Amino acid sequence: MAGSIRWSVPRRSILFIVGPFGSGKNDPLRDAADDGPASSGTLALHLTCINESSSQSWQRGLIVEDRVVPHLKATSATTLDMPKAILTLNAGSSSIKFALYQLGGSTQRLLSHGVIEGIGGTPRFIARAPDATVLESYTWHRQEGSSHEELLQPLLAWITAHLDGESLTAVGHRIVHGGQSFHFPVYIDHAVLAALEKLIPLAPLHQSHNLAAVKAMVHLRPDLPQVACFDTAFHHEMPAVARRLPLPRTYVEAGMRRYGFHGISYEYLASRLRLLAPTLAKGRVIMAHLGNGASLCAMRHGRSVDTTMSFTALDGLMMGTRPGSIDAGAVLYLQQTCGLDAAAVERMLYQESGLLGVSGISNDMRALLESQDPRARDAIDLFVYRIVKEIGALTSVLGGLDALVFSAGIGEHAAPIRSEICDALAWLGVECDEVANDHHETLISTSRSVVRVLVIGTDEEAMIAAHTADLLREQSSPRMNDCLEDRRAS
Ligand SMILES: Nc1ncnc2c1ncn2[C@@H]1O[C@H](COP(=O)(O)OP(=O)(O)O)[C@@H](O)[C@H]1O
Ligand SMILES: CC(=O)OP(=O)(O)O
Ligand SMILES: [Mg+2]
Repeated sequence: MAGSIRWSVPRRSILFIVGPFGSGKNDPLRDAADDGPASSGTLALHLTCINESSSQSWQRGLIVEDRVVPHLKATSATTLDMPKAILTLNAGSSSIKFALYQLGGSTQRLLSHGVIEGIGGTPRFIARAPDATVLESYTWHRQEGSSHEELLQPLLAWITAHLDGESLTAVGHRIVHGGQSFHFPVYIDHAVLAALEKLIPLAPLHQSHNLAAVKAMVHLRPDLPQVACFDTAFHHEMPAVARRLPLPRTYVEAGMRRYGFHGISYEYLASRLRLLAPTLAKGRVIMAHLGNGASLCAMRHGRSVDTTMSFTALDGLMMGTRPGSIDAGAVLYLQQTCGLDAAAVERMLYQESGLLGVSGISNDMRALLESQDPRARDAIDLFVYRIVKEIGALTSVLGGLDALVFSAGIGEHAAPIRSEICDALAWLGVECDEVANDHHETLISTSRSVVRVLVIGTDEEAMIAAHTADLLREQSSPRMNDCLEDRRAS
């Protein structure tokens, strides 16, 4: 056999290796024994070399069995005591973020994290240690259209090779839309997957990719329980008036309501604020998750009382490629007068608007901040304006403001954007400490500021791992192969 071959045998399944005499059927077993013993998982195996015509190769099989089985039995015994690890996946349209955690008694310890970006173009893989040192990075050859499954396979191989004695025990996913039914993390089985697939039109930029990662993992590791954690869940208990859309009742009753997103991030930020400033955390707080997708969440006692995203992740703030709130009449005009069909409108609203559309340059705030092009300035001005306007609205909802928290890519790293937002909120008593802001300190407001302004790094992966671990501890996982078997049956 030439070149490098990656293969995996799903638990409780039988792999037949067939091929002519001398083709190397025994080599993988010898390799497993000599060079590449399993670094995780339980490998228990009964070797039977079936070859009726050649006693020579039968004997060769026995030799392999003699050598391999004792080795594997030793591995098998030790894996029972192996520490367990959880993989988290946050699969977006062009990237898959992952993190690996060791599961402790009541906590999780980060082992490594990273991202595959550029999916659909030239995918790049980077894995880092907890201190952000690069462990591995490589770029695939241009593979237009590489699927999540094709890219998850090498990711899984890397993870398996880098598990330091831990055995992978579950996968936790960020699922953007949980719809009306899912308010808590759940194990994913066939019924859950089918229900989540129905929500794809409500989050076309995210849901299908989230679920592609689930399906890829079902295929690659049907033995692993998979857990769905929902972006919408944190907002589930918003007051009814904040949830309602002013549409005819029949549509509202059919599930058309404001859901809100970035909830995994907000839940994490609320927990961090409770640790950093417990009294403030009970007060009137606006969290600003400013990433490629962007939203605000108004919180009281650490709970969501309103948020800028709505039925879909198109509402609210201007974003990297999405316009945020837009007159519904403009959408009708695009279709009825400009002649765009639904797919073209969807593409425009999800992928061609926002910072990218206004600037005509980029959806990356870094590029816009560096650019001298006046269109970049237009985009930044509008981005800031819409945030300030929505903060005003949510401050009214809260009846005042005690703290403003910046987070996500732009919120954590773009000091000039934070500064401009704070300046525009001077009427609320916000005063930014420019030095602290430039240094990205946690508290960036002056001691005179009526509103405390903080920068808190979000960590959706930590939240997903915590929920996955909680579920593993609280409920035994469903039969691992349910999802796959249901699919085969259907
Ligand atoms: N140093 C930086 N300065 C300004 N903006 C930054 C910086 N680093 C990241 N960003 C912005 O953060 C955005 C991505 O944020 P992120 O939270 O990672 O988004 P997502 O998770 O939605 O992909 C990028 O598009 C970029 O505009
Ligand atoms: C919901 C959403 O917009 O997510 P993201 O910021 O990851 O695009
Ligand atoms: Mg994000």
